[in-house]
Parts: sequence; structure tokens; C-alpha cells
Amino acid sequence: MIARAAAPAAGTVLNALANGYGSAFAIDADTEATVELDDTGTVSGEIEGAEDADTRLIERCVERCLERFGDGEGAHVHTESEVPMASGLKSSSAAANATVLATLEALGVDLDRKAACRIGVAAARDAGVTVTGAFDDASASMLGGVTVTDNTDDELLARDEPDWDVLVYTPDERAYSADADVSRCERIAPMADIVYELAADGAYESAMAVNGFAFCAALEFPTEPLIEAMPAATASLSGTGPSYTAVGDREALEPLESVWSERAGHTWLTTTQRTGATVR
Ligand SMILES: Nc1ncnc2c1ncn2[C@@H]1O[C@H](COP(=O)(O)OP(=O)(O)OP(=O)(O)O)[C@@H](O)[C@H]1O
Ligand SMILES: O=C(O)C1=C[C@@H](O)[C@@H](O)[C@H](O)C1
Repeated sequence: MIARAAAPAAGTVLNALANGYGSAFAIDADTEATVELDDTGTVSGEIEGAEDADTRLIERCVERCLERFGDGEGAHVHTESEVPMASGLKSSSAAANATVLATLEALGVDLDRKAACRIGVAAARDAGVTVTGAFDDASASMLGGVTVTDNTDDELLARDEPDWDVLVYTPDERAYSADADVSRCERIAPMADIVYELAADGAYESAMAVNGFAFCAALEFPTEPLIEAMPAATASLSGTGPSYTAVGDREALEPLESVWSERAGHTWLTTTQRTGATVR
């Protein structure tokens, strides 16, 4: 049995590394997973275009589904992504969600999407690719729209469906979340508390702006892209970097696209994604 699913990448409103609360929004760029069940009894994985990359996350997603719902099957999982790994755009959450949905589909199991999302978060903890479990990123990718979460107990506190244009800037360097300086992030918890209050009130754009300055300082990324975005648009560092996302009207983002495009890396315009992950 073979099945395929896709899940969107995401940008950050509030990074959860400071106080455990997080908020993220899905963007219209997918990671797709194809899972083929077999009778080998073992699970293997491959990531298109990254032959040496670590496949433990997607393999653990399949294994967790097989352990819970399977009957001794093995499987091969293959992912391909429109966003690069370790860029702050939550490709790990998207890959986990797509892999879990494809495995469940291949097994013929019907599970609600929040429960499916928690399997991917558990697999991310098993694989050691996350600090908090990143339920904020995972829930935004699985459900679409923007979510606000408590990552300490994987609780969904709020979900909304904003219709934003989004400008994404991804520098050429890479930053793995598991390597982030957590103790520097924890020092700025009082700032993260302010961001949380704004996000909980639905003031996502103000929340993003404060998050951007606070986490650029803590994680030592330049604040210049944030200044360039203001006041017409709002930008933040996404996740643990190095990408930035800006939200606002198309008329505000188009001139910013010209400015950010001068920087080394890749800048592109997209939108929020409001429907989340799907079986294909
Ligand atoms: N497209 C993918 N396919 C399979 N595995 C992936 C994919 N993207 C990420 N991963 C797995 O997740 C691990 C951690 O990725 P990383 O920390 O870079 O996450 P990210 O989601 O890209 O970044 P961030 O959390 O900052 O947005 C990678 O080492 C890899 O094992
Ligand atoms: O690994 C983690 O726990 C996280 C990584 C980043 O994406 C953060 O933006 C997220 O809030 C939590």
C-alpha cells in the first residue's frame, strides 16, 4: 500500500524557546511525504535532494504509527520539500505531519488531525530535533492558519485564519533548532510574556514585531531586515532563524521584496495557508 500527504511550512509569531508558549502561521509552501508499506518489518527513509540528511524524524513518525496501528509491517518513506531544512520555516514539522498522515492513510486508519499532529511531535522529541516539541509549528502546519499553543503540555490555546500576504527571506546559511542557545532565549522570557499576551489577544502582527526584535537579539541575528520592513509591514525572525517573514498588504510587501532581494539568499512572496495538511 502506498499513500501520499502534504503539509505546509510555517512562520513564527512567538518562539516558544523562552517561556514555553508558541505561536506560528502556516504558509503556502508544502513538504510532501510518500509512504510505501512493505513486509520487511523495518523502516527506511530518504529526503529528496539531501542524501546525507538525517532521516530519523520521518522514520520515527512511521514507526510510531506502525507501533500503534500496524501489524508487523515495514515501510519506506520519501519526502520532498519546497522549503529548505534548517531554515526556520518549520520543514521538520511539515515533514512529520505529512509522514504521519501518509502512514495513517496507507494503514487505512482515520485519526483526527490534532491526534495525528501529536504523533509527529512525539517523534520529533524521540529524534531530538526540537527543544520544546514545537507543537506551535506542528499545529499550524497540520491545521492551517495561525495557532497559539502551550508547548509544555502540547495544548492548543487558540486558532485563527488570517488572510495575509507573506514575504519570506531565507539567507543561505542554515540553523538547526536543536543547536539554538536556549539559555539566552530563556533570559528574555519577560519579553516573550508580552508577545504571548499580544498573540492571545489576536494582535498577531504586533506580537510578531516584538518577537522579532527580542529573538534576533537573543539568537544573534541581524535586526536590519525588521527595520527595513517597518512601518509599512511587520516582520519577525522565523523560528530559530535564519529566515525572516513579513506580513502586511501586498502594496507594502512588494517594495520590501525589492529591498530584501538585494540580500544574499532567496526572497519570495506567498500567502498564509488556511487549510493545513492533506492526504493526496
Ligand atoms: N523535508 C524534510 N524531510 C525529512 N526530514 C526533515 C525535513 N526537514 C527537516 N527534517 C528533519 O528535521 C531535522 C531538524 O530540522 P530543523 O531543525 O532544521 O527544522 P526546521 O523545521 O527546518 O527548522 P525550524 O524549526 O527552525 O523551522 C532535520 O535534521 C531532519 O532530520
Ligand atoms: O524546537 C522547538 O521547540 C522550537 C523551534 C522553533 O521553530 C520555535 O519557533 C518554536 O516555537 C519551538
